[in-house]
Amino acid sequence: MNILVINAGSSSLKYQLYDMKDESVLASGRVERIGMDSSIVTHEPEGRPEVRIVDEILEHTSAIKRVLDMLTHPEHGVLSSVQEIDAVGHRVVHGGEAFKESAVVTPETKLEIRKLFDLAPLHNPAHMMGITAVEAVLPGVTQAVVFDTAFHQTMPQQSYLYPVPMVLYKRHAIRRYGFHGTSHAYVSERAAEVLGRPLEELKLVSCHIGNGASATAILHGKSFDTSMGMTPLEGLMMGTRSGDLDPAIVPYTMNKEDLTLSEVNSMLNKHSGLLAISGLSSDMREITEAMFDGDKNAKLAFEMYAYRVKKYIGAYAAAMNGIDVLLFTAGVGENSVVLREHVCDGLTFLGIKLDKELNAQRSKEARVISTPDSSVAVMVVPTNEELLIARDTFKLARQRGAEQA
Ligand SMILES: Nc1ncnc2c1ncn2[C@@H]1O[C@H](COP(=O)(O)OP(=O)(O)O)[C@@H](O)[C@H]1O
Ligand SMILES: CC(=O)OP(=O)(O)O
Ligand SMILES: [Mg+2]
Repeated sequence: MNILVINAGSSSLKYQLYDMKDESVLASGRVERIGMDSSIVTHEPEGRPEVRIVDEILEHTSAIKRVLDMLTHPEHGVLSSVQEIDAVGHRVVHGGEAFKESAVVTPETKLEIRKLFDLAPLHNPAHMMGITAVEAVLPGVTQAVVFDTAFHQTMPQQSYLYPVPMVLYKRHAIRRYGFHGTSHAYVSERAAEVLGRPLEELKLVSCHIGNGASATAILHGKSFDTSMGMTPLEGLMMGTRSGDLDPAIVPYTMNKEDLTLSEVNSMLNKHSGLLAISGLSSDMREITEAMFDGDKNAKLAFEMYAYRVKKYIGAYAAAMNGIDVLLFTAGVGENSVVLREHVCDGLTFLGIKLDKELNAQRSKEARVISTPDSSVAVMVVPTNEELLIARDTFKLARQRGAEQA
């Protein structure tokens, strides 16, 4: 069975095509700058050179059409026809309380995802565009949705409730949901595998640090607490998102700067974080380069970012009465040697001792980067949200096939 996995963002769409016989990737790629003057399609058929095309792609349906053209292209393709795609799996960031696990796309599923647009404004509308684009281009194909929030549905009430009037939870489901769950689930399982220890016996702190960033306390294999909240804005400092701040800043700023609700929302989601403090970029690579070139604001942005990760590690170690494994994953977590060094510096009181040489080694494999006498295993575990999405989609498509047979 061939499964196409799609992670649709507002201006980009990433894809991976899996052959579930052996979970091999047949092709992967991305369409970037959708709706802008020159969109870029990058397509990589496994084992063959990458193909890059610059073209005008105005919306998601055209982007999906482009992906299917690439997958069936006489020269760069890996399929002889789109009929060979058996099911499509989508990443959906917000599943609210409606979705505790992955689901097949139906009119009801779509309605629920739509209801959550306000709660994940950078993500859910884009995912829905991906789903409807696939419906238009591959009518009748089984589609599944895999939610970032699902893994965190095990959190106890003390973790997920906010200390505000209960009526807000009852009426509007205002609570912590948490995100990047597919990633936190994947990397915690991989870490236990690599360590050769049962996940159920471990206390892990997983730091998914990419464009969005979140830390999760994983106790006995289940999410116990996580830094993102009702929306993906809370918690760690991010590329363009503020993370934690005093909620009083919101009405105060609206008043002083004469901002509307949507303006203050946009300020916190799109114009804060690394970008705001550095005044330079939301991209950690550029921040790090500028810092090494002596840029003071970039240095401050970097230090604030690392410091906030460190604080969450301490908080979650306290929450679980200990920590056995500290995990780094996603774009920054997997690649930034200097960020990991900064975060781990000064955590010896928790038993965290980083091996600087192991930390500096470049590898795509899950690995331990702490010293042999560190009581906490510090690890880098490359995430693979797409593989988990493919597995869930495969399971749901098979169930659906069996029901229809
Ligand atoms: N070598 C590196 N050093 C520092 N940061 C890096 C490196 N490689 C990638 N990144 C950062 O990773 C972030 C993107 O992470 P990623 O997990 O790919 O994000 P997303 O999936 O949310 O788009 C960017 O800030 C990018 O600068
Ligand atoms: C939930 C979230 O922040 O996702 P991303 O890191 O892909 O922006
Ligand atoms: Mg991501």
